[in-house]
Amino acid sequence: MNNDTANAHPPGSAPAIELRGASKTFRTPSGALHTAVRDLDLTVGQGEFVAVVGPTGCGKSTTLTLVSGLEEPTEGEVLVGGEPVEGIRPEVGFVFQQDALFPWRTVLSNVMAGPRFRGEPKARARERARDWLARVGLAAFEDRYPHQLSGGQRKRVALAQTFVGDPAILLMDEPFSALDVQTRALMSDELLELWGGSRSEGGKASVVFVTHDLEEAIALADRVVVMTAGPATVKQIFPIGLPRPRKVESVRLEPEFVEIYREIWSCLGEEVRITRERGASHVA
Ligand SMILES: Nc1ncnc2c1ncn2[C@@H]1O[C@H](COP(=O)(O)OP(=O)(O)OP(=O)(O)O)[C@@H](O)[C@H]1O
Repeated sequence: MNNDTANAHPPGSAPAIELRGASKTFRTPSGALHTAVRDLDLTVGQGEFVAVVGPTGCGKSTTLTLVSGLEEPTEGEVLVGGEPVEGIRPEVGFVFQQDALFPWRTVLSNVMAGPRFRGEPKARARERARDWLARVGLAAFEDRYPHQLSGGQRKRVALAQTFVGDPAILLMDEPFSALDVQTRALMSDELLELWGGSRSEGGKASVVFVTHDLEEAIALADRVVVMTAGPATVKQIFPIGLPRPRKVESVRLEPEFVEIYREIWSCLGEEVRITRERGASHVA
């Protein structure tokens, strides 16, 4: 692709994220080449919530690292807001399976750390951190240390820590997979609520959410992207027409949910089978 296509959008109207023919090949410790992502095309609109599912090891996390700027594509282009990604950008927030809380800092200090690092005055950073802690229901926990929190509470701190940075783009890699089923459902609902009012000037962050849980993907997303067995490329994209606001526990009982689940599962199941036959040790 050339630069003419990259600049095809009028100012301010570019999609939040575009991957165009993106491939990523790693050199493994033995010196062999391993292609994790191949010829991947994906566009995420402004304020859109996209969930990505695919067999284990197919290249979902690698796709996120390309968007984050942590890795460069070997071929193709990755654009954020219409501009090629060159390194980590301040408007991109991350939430991973493992949270990144500083164990020696209190909850409040953890949430303030990002804004302080970006040069925000202490009083303002504290005020905004407190606001986000209140939104995640942890106002009474600001003096606690991370080891004094439950898994769900730690995850809430991680969400506050991310949203306080006012991310235009939110990359989430199996953020709730270590939680029990009930906490997970609760966190999904909270995420949808936070996402709804996530930007300081109004509007919503654009989200790419990687998960092994198809129910979670459908309950959360505007579109579910099914990846092929590795190397990852987009196999099929399913729009999710379920009305918002959604509550994950009730939305999954809707007939429309069950129908789309079946459809996506059969698409995904084929890729999982291919991965299994190749000898993967566990599957999505
Ligand atoms: N830095 C690296 N060097 C070499 N190979 C890598 C590197 N990072 C990832 N890979 C390989 O690329 C492939 C895709 O990995 P990736 O983590 O993107 O998959 P995934 O779909 O997120 O997996 P899972 O669902 O199990 O989390 C895997 O085979 C992995 O071993």
